[in-house]
Amino acid sequence: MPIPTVLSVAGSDSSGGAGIQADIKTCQELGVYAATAITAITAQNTTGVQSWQGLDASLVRDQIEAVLSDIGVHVIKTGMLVNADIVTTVAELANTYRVANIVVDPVMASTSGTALLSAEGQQVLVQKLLPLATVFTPNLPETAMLLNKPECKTVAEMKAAAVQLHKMGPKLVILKGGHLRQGEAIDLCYDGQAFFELKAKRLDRKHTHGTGCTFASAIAAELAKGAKPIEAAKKAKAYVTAAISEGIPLGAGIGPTDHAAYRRLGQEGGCN
Ligand SMILES: Nc1ncnc2c1ncn2[C@@H]1O[C@H](COP(=O)(O)OP(=O)(O)OP(=O)(O)O)[C@@H](O)[C@H]1O
Ligand SMILES: Cc1ncc(COP(=O)(O)O)c(N)n1
Repeated sequence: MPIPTVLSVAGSDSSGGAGIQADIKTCQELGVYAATAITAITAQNTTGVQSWQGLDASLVRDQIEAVLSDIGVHVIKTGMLVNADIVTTVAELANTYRVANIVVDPVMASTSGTALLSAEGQQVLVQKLLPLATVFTPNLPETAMLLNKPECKTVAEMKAAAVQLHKMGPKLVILKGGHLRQGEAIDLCYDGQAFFELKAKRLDRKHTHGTGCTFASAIAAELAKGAKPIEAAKKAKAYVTAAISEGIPLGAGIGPTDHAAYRRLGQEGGCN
């Protein structure tokens, strides 16, 4: 493969701020070629998800195989996976084609509360996909659901949760602290040996639609360029912080972030 490539397996967001659209924009901005396998079409905007339909797992399989058997990729990044059949398909093909790195963003629900992964899909994600993951990026509500525990409210609680999540098999857990709502925006990394905190100033911004997708695809893009997971995470944190700092006031609700902000502002727009 002459250039770094990422395959995003995710849902389409008609408003362009999250899902496949966020992933393509992020990869493009970071100098990485993005291929896609679409799992669902959502009709959504800045106020919420109006309706959506998942694609048949066989069509998702065909998309992934079309890409992996021809172009090949350095990294698979997953977002909305809809159900157990699609999760199983991704895990099987990642194994068959020996994909070097997998970034799993366990998209379970939209910010507005629409479920985007079935309960059975969540179980199969834990059983089949997490053991293959290089990086796993749950947010606090997703962590609470996966561990069947109340949502973490402190960094100490996040540390205990990260240890439990790591036992599910991913090499690096990054527990995102965007939902802590106070103090710095801290994402806690744990690789089974040590903790590392990605810190940025908490920005008082309304337009944060798709921040989780954007962060995970920036990690995937940096891995595709050859970065180690923790270095990829640091760069992705700077990228998403810049994107949030320049959030775009589109629509009546929670608008998208600016995927081009990091290129314009560089490290100054990000964190340290
Ligand atoms: N107000 C904020 N200021 C700075 N960084 C933030 C803010 N909100 C979220 N982040 C950062 O954005 C990234 C995504 O985190 P978050 O916890 O919001 O994920 P998420 O819930 O999956 O995202 P989404 O809003 O797309 O569902 C993390 O790096 C987080 O720290
Ligand atoms: C297709 C798709 N994938 C992921 C999200 C999560 O993003 P958010 O939590 O910002 O709504 C979404 N809304 N839509």
